Formats: sequence, C-alpha cells, structure tokens
Amino acid sequence: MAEILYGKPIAEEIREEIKKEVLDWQEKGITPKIAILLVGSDPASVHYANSKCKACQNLGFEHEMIHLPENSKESSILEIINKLNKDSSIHGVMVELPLPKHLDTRKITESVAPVKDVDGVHPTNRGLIMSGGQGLFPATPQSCLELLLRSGVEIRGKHVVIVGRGDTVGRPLVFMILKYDATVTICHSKTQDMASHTKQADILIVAAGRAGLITADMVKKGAVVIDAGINEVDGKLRGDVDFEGVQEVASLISPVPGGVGVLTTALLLRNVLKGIAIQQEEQGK
Ligand SMILES: Nc1nc2c(c(=O)[nH]1)N[C@@H](CN(C=O)c1ccc(C(=O)N[C@@H](CCC(=O)O)C(=O)O)cc1)CN2
Repeated sequence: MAEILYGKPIAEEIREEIKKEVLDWQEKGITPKIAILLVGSDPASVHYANSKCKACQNLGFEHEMIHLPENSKESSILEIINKLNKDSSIHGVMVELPLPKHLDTRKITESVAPVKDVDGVHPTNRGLIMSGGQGLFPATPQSCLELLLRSGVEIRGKHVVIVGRGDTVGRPLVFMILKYDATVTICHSKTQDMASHTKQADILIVAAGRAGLITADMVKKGAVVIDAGINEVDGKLRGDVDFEGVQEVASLISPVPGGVGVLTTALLLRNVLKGIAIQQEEQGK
C-alpha cells in the first residue's frame, strides 16, 4: 500500500521560505507586489483570486486586484497590462485563468513582461525552460517537482513518464525534469498502447485532464505517482489517477485534492520573488 504524498506540509515549508525572503527584500527597501487581473465573475475564478489576495497578506506581499467586467475588450486589457509592465512598484502580474471566451488567452498572458510573468508562459520563459536557464516557470510543473524533491525521491537516472503534453504542465515539465538527469518519456492522447509506457515508469506524472485515466494495471509495482489532473466529477474534484486502485501498487502517490494543487499559490508568489531577483541582477544591483 502506497504512502500518501500530501501537499500541505510541503506548501507550509515553502511558505516559510517565502516569508523569510520577503523580509530580506523589505530590508533592502523592496516590498514585493503582485497585480492580479480578474476578468468577469466566474465563481471559481473569484474564489481563487481572493485566495491569492489572502496568501499575499499572509506572506507579506502587497497586492493590487484589478477586477474588470466580463465584456472587457481585449485592447483595454492589453493597455492595463502594458501599464503594469512599466510600473516599477509592481513585480509580478497574474491574469486569473480561464479568461472569458471572447478573449485571446495566449495574446493576453504573453503580453506580460517576461520578468513579471509569474505564470511562466511568455515565450522568453518557455525558451529559458528548454535551455535550462534562469527564468520564471509555471507553478504546476514546479509543484510536481517540489513534491518529489522535498519528499526525498531520487530523480537522477530514473525513468520518468509524463502523461499529457499540455502547455501548462506536461510540456514544460519535460525540460524541468530533464535538468535533474532523468530519462523522460512523454505520452499523449495519440500514444499507442499507453500502458506499455506507463508500466515502465519509476516516476509517473499525470496531467492529461481525464478523470481516472491511469488505472492500477498501468503502473509498475513500487512506482512513485504524481497526479496533476484536476477534473470535476459529480461536483467533486478528481485527479487523472484512479487513486484507490493505484494506491495498492505504487510506493508513493499524491492525492487530488490535497496534493499538487495545494502548492500552486505559494509557487506563483515564489515566482514574484524570483522575478525581483532577476530584475535586480539585470540592473547590476
Ligand atoms: N493565472 C492562473 N490562473 C489560474 C491558475 C494558475 O496557475 N494561473 N490555477 C488555478 C487557480 N489556482 C492558482 O492560481 C489554484 C488552484 C488550486 C488550488 C488548490 O488549493 N487546490 C486544492 C483544492 C482546492 C479545492 O478543493 O477547491 C487541491 O488541488 O488540493 C489553489 C490555487 C486557476 N487559475
């Protein structure tokens, strides 16, 4: 029976590190500040945006919440982001997702300056992930890595199989895991005989967006399984892994809810601090 890899104690550890770093910046005369842009009033988005504001207060960040109406024009949003990019008191800009359907998400999120791009989606940051450079990387793949590293799972030389090639998790994760000297296989919706690949994984990370996709017969005995899936099934949050079945086979497994997602907000705010460090270095300070 697998041990359960809970996100809460790891998130707490990261929050303590963030608080210390915020104090260090404050001593140097910088109070980290994030702008959160919320378009529309989708209840889940309002909830997540408010919980980010609360996290800012708890961790010593200043924040500015910009709440725009559902029918906002793309041009007005781009203008606001442009102003935030130029505002030296703002160190990070986060556009709450998903955006209303009439808006081009990619165009809007990629308009955030690379150094303030806490979601790590700007082409500059995407390129830096691939080259192994210093940039801001998306929170969810960071969360998968932190769960592994902070629970003492050896990644070096291990066969890591990632299921899902999405822009926010699977694709960036390939390069982030490669940096730790793993052998990486990526599976996706067109992969033939997926189980033949997943069964070879020492570490299996799943971000496919399909509830219960990974069943016990697809997992090697003793594998470490990280579930980055978020699906709503009958009003409940479910991962991509059939938790009850896979728990019998794996040695370590992260639950949904209570695993990867719990770290997201802390890691977005940690990106603000990384952005400040990069800006300071660029300015030779
Ligand atoms: N610009 C972004 N918008 C959104 C992101 C994002 O990464 N960037 N992700 C989500 C919201 N989010 C953080 O931003 C977030 C998601 C999940 C959680 C969390 O604590 N999840 C828990 C379950 C919580 C629940 O039961 O509702 C878990 O997975 O265990 C926190 C923050 C969308 N928008």
